[in-house]
Amino acid sequence: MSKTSLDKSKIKFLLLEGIHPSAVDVLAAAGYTNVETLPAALQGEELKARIADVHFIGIRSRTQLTAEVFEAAKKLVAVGAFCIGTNQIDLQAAREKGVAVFNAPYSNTRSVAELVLGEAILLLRGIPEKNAVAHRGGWLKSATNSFETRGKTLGIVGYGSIGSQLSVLAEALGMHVVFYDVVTKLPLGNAHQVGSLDELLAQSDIVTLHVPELPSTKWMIGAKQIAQMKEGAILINASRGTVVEIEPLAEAIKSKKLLGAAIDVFPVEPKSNKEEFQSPLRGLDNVILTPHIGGSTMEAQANIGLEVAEKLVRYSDNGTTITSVNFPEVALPAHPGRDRILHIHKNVPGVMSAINQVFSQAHINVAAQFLQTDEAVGYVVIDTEAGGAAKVLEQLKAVPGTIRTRVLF
Ligand SMILES: NC(=O)C1=CN([C@@H]2O[C@H](COP(=O)(O)OP(=O)(O)OC[C@H]3O[C@@H](n4cnc5c(N)ncnc54)[C@H](O)[C@@H]3O)[C@@H](O)[C@H]2O)C=CC1
Ligand SMILES: O=C(O)C(=O)COP(=O)(O)O
Repeated sequence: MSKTSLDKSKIKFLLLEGIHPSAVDVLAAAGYTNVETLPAALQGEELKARIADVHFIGIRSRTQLTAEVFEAAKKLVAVGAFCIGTNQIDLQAAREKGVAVFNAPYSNTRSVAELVLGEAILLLRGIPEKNAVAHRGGWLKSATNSFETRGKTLGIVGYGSIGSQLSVLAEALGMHVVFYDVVTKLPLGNAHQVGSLDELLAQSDIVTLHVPELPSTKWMIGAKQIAQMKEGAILINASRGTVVEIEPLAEAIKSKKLLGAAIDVFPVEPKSNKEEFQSPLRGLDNVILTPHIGGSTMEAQANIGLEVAEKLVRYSDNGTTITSVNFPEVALPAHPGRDRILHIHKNVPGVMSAINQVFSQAHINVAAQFLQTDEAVGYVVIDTEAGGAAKVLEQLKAVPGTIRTRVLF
């Protein structure tokens, strides 16, 4: 187990939103035992108060880490997003504060793809409606509007990790797959990339959305796009709640323009399981409503816990930022018997020369140095002769442009 200059028992972790215990196990195995876990998200003043004295915070999709929250997070070193999406985090504000953010870009991909495929099968058969009617004592034995998936066209918007995995699964059922993406993507199997969203909407029996929350995806599907879909088509959204306008969707279901929908994410989602879920889609029998559980399987959550906790441990133990979503990526191999200093600074001319001057004037040998920059921030890991780091820490803090610096070990 590696050592850090700050006693590991003093390094505080706060894990919110019921993050899987596998994360706590990874942290404990690495010597980090000061870990508090909470089952729900925090918000507002409570979040600001709780984040003020933690070094690492773990969240999922519900906790909003805004610039204001980062302002309050005086000791924060890194954020672990124990999920795929990072739209709930102001990544730029984090970077400017010297806070690295890590996520789990693949661990729940399969869970989402399976859910969507299952929903497509059920909706094509009108099962949600038949099930709801039976629960009320009715009996809807009929083949009307009931279809096989075989031969139907699945339109995937966003052919990334989830979209492309879904494509393979859907083809195994004999579906035709078309997809639309802003980037030209290598199609898997016999899938075919179309040139515009309009083209996809016009061809697809089922449209499913797998784009991130971005300005370009906001309200991507509204009344106009729904009107372009085939009569009796199906819409599935397990991406983000801001991608689909709910009112026109509800209208389209009521008018039978669309035969069904499955919606997992909403413009406004309850903050906890205790809050009431409100939506114009409630009460529409052939709409599957799920509480943002696309990635919520035991397998995915356990894997996410391991993956993100390991990234936090690597950053805390040796400064590695590989796979960070907002930070220059640096990994320097361990140098036994050396000190290690991390220096995060504004990416402006003169900082590195000032840092190196500090070492040369103090007659301290630099054993290794790894710098990476992006347009705003530079991150350098420096190994020095044993005992050297502590001697220059205050001078390094005074280098103009410094965001934060610390002796790791
Ligand atoms: N419901 C749930 O529980 C979950 C939801 N998600 C959501 O699903 C999203 C997608 O996940 P991944 O497939 O892993 O992401 P990804 O980043 O691998 O793929 C996203 C794809 O969308 C494309 N794209 C971006 N903007 C676009 C636009 N305007 N039009 C068309 N295509 C566009 C990208 O080029 C990329 O190919 C995540 O960002 C997250 O918000 C992810 C996991 C679980
Ligand atoms: O991975 C994602 O982006 C998700 O939307 C899943 O979010 P969750 O961890 O279930 O709150």
